[in-house]
Amino acid sequence: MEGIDVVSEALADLHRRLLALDGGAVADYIPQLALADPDCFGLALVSLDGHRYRAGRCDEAFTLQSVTKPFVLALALAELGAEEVGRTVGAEPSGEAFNAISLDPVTGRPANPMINAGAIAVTALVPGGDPAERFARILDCLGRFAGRPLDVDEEVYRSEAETGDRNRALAHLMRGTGALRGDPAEAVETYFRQCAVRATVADLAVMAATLANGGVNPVTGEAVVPEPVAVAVLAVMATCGMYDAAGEWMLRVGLPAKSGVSGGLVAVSPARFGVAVHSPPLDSFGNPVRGVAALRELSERFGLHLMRNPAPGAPTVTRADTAEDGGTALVAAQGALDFTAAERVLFALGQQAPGPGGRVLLDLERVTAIDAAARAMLDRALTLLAERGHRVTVTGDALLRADAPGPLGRAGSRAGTRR
Ligand SMILES: NC(=O)CC[C@H](N)C(=O)O
Repeated sequence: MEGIDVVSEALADLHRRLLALDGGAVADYIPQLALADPDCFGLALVSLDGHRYRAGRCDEAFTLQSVTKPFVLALALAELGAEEVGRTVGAEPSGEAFNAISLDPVTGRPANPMINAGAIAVTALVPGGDPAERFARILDCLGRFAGRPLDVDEEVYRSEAETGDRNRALAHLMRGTGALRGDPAEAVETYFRQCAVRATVADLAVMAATLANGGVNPVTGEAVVPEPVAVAVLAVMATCGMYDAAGEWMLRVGLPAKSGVSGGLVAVSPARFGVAVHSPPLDSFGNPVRGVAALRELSERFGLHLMRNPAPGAPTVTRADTAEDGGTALVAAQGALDFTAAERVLFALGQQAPGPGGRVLLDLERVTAIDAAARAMLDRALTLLAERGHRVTVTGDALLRADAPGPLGRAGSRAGTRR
């Protein structure tokens, strides 16, 4: 049925109105970027089901620049772990511009991986026998986030390589403080190539959606990075992604995001979708004017701020009672169990009063998913009940059994009884 796509309609409306927005300036410190069309403007959104929505110019490739930073951070975290990466770069908003010399006076580490200094250090961490191999890894990883192979805009790369003295200086400084491994010149060349990787707004929305989806690309189904890595990257984006405008951004938009000097912007609504905008004119912080305006409106219109309460789901506990003779307590639950839902189930169980040695029936037939926290909580409660002499029966725990070591995870009949 056509004509009911209100998401695309909202994007089209934003596109139409914000195209008229002037202000900002196209970056020209990398000469090749100055050639960008200031009126090029596209918006795309990809849901965790892989549904795609778009408005404006979404198929024109542009160089991702700093928008690559969170994705290369993800690669480094996946390859080396948080501790190793944390020895090289901090996770504090610098409150300074993207190209600032933000090195900790004591440790010599750059403030965070979203500013140039931190990103150069992270790029240098990516394993590889030589620069070509290291870059091939980066390009491959960016392509897996996008769901298709990406390439490099050689002209933009050369243009930055010819003029990138400030970044070279940063790399040498970091070599001096010990934050940068290996050859500074090589680190910066790899970083310039990374910045010159090109993709479309449509690609970028898939990349953002992959972070929203715990590291699994919702279009290709590939697990690009482990879930804890995606969570860590989003946390760094939330605090540092918009440079010295990060606080205002969190206040007004409330989503993890990353901008770049070519006018790209990604924002992530965790567990919901990824969104990308491209529009070259930048504000004084180096963030794209139309992209910032679009995300402010989208966040407000669709209620996306991270700090908002989520919409209440269906009730978790569908039945809770104790038989009249006091012999058996029954609690039935439904839906996906996380901490909140498990707390409801356990609270309901706690309200029941089966006599000493009485039976406890926990009906999970209609539970659709359970996360590690909820599983551990239920396991612990069931162990305590068994220790107190109750006969506990869990039904519908097949889903829970898969990889769970505790009582809920015990192999056996579908209804496991324990005393
Ligand atoms: N903010 C950015 O996008 C900066 C990236 C750019 N390649 C630079 O290092 O200057």
